[in-house]
Amino acid sequence: MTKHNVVLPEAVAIPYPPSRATAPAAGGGGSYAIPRKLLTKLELSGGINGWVESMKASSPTHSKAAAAAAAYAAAHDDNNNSWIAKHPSALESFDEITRLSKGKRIVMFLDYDGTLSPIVDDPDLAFMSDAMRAAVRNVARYFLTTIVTGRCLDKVCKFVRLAELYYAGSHGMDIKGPVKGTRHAKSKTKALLFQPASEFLPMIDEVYKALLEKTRSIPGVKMENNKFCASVHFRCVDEKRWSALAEQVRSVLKDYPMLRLTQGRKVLEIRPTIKWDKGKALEFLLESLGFADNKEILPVYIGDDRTDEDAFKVLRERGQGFGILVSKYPKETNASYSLQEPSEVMDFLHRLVEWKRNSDLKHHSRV
Ligand SMILES: O=P(O)(O)OC[C@H]1O[C@H](O[C@H]2O[C@H](CO)[C@@H](O)[C@H](O)[C@H]2O)[C@H](O)[C@@H](O)[C@@H]1O
Repeated sequence: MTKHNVVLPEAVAIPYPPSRATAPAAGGGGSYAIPRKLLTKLELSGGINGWVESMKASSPTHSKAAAAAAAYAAAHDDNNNSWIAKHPSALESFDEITRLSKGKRIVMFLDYDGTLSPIVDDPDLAFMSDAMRAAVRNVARYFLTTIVTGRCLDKVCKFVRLAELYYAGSHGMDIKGPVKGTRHAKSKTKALLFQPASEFLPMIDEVYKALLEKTRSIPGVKMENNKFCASVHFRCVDEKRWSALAEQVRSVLKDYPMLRLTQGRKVLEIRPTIKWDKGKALEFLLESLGFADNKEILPVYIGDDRTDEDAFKVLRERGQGFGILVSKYPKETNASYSLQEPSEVMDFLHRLVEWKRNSDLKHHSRV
């Protein structure tokens, strides 16, 4: 078994202090009940310093992160019961996984960045390899498959280029089903489309433009408009300027109490305060597909980031299916299994298809 190095998780949530009290009109589409309760409003301790500490702590190469990771390892890794024993490799545990799947229908959920494509400096160049695309296409032939991502739908669809999949973009706030005429597309019922934060669209657009303007002077900053979420990338910003960046972001956000700030892998993400995340999107999809109370379904979610933890947690709490964390390093997670990097994800998808083909063949030869 591979020995994992230890660093702190790259993504942590940053609470944002609100300053305005008006809520936009409740909205959203579809018949699904939208949780409208606002998230707990917490003060960010330490002001800008707190933000910067958090940005540092989420960077694996940073000494702060290394120290925190060492402390995490000391607290959680007691030799006999190490992290890898608690979250074993999904490849090495493949037989156990197929045993769990016996008599059940697997439903796949796949994150994009860091799971299907490697992390790169420029978010616009995070392409998926043709080999990975073929692996996902094959998986989708046997199992209903959804891509769940922080990216906006347009962008992720351009990267993935598989019309037969379900997609949940903008951290699950923009959901759509397969294109008509493709496998899994529902011919008789209405196409699946769901946007629980649609009323926030003008606000996110406004904030995106304001942030673009404010952060222009900081070299290396990359802004990304993810439709229901604005992302401020600082992967290529000199650490000396992180504090200036945090200050600029905060100066814009102080006027938007209905938006909250979270942090992903070297990215600050501004999104609506509605209680909606990748976990809610997963539940919504299971319900929309008619699987809500179906114990014969085995949802499998593969992801690498803090935002994927919401989905891992939902599966753990439902006691149905399981999460697979993509990480080279131990980190606190609700996932049951682990894979180290996208190439291992691809191997896992291949094995799943091979196993399904063989078991279908065996079944047909018996009939
Ligand atoms: O939910 P995901 O599919 O994992 O998307 C999360 C964010 O991923 C992207 O940013 C991350 O990947 C970039 C490309 O490798 C990298 O440059 C960046 O530092 C990472 O944070 C994407 O650009 C964001 O919009 C997504 O929210």
